[in-house]
Amino acid sequence: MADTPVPVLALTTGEPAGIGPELAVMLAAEEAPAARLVAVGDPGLLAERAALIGRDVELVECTPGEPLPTPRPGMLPVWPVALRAPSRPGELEVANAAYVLETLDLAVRACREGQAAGMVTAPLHKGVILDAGHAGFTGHTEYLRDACGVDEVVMLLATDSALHAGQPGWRGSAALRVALATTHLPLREVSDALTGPRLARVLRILDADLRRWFGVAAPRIAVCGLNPHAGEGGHLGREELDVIIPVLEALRAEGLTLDGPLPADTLFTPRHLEGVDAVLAMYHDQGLPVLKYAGFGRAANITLGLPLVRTSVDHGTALDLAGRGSADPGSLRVAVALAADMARRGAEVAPM
Ligand SMILES: NC(=O)c1ccc[n+]([C@@H]2O[C@H](COP(=O)([O-])OP(=O)(O)OC[C@H]3O[C@@H](n4cnc5c(N)ncnc54)[C@H](O)[C@@H]3O)[C@@H](O)[C@H]2O)c1
Ligand SMILES: N[C@H](C(=O)O)[C@H](O)COP(=O)(O)O
Repeated sequence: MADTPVPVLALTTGEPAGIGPELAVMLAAEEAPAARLVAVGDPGLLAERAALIGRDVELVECTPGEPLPTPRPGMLPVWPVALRAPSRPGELEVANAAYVLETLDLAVRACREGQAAGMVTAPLHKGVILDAGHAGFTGHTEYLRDACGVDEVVMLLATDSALHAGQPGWRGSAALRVALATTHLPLREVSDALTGPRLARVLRILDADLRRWFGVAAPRIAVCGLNPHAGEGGHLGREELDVIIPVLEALRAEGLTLDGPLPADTLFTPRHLEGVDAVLAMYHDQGLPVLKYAGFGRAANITLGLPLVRTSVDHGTALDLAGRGSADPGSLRVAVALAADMARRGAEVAPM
């Protein structure tokens, strides 16, 4: 991957009342040899937040499709999108939901038209987008699925592999990777959403994209059960017997390497993670608390199954911290590095 050019990444700056704009400004001040970032957002907002947190940044407005300025420290090119209403840190404004979605649309277009090699998203606020009338909005993941016209995507969170390097007792693969079979839905709907066809699609995407984007030659995936103790032989729930086990058997026959279903409480222990390339959790709060406990601020969120590279932070809008300059940009750094890596790898293995 050494000779491939430094990829251009579109960085959507997220909910304007949150920490996204200031995190973008913080990254602009750093050396970023892995990627050339172009912020997507309102230049006035970025300038205001930079001043508020006392950071010097030179914002250069550009047009997608036109050459970017020569990189220099402290300079951040911006593909401008106009706020719909003034934004104050920590105060959500329903009118700006359309602004947030427009930044995503612009970044998707830039990726699809080859002006960016991938997109990195700062956090948006799902509630305010729903309040603005975008019924059914559940997050970037599904929005990007629909924008790209694919049927299924998979949310994967991964810790920065360097995090575990010096950790005694760590025996997992280089990074902890946790994918979700279901994402943002009420807990009472999880069981119904866990159908055999869905689980099979998710596992096929996870297997294929571990190979494609992460260079894992023969992925080994550990699959959680849904119920305590993976159902205790049917005494504590039947989803393992009726849905998960038949899907795993069918996919093993296709050549996938799958462990499980395993009790989720002990699956995330060093012995069980040894040699595992990714864990598939059945629902959001089965997998993500473990991942975030292991590496909050040192992990990123990746959407698998898209025809483009998309990574994101492992945290939300943190309205309580917005405008203070105290938010940790660590996860955004990991998300950028990972997107750059994926873009390089993708450019090598298959033109998008
Ligand atoms: N990638 C995304 O777009 C994304 C990811 C997660 C949550 N969200 C959304 O964000 C909104 C708020 O969610 P939440 O309150 O559950 O989670 P949150 O991550 O915004 O906040 C949880 C806690 O973590 C802290 N925190 C978050 N990011 C931090 C950072 N970079 N540095 C230091 N501390 C940080 C916050 O101050 C807060 O105490 C919701 O609408 C949620 O859906 C978006
Ligand atoms: N479930 C993610 C997390 O907890 O970090 C998050 O809400 C992001 O979702 P999208 O990438 O779909 O916005």
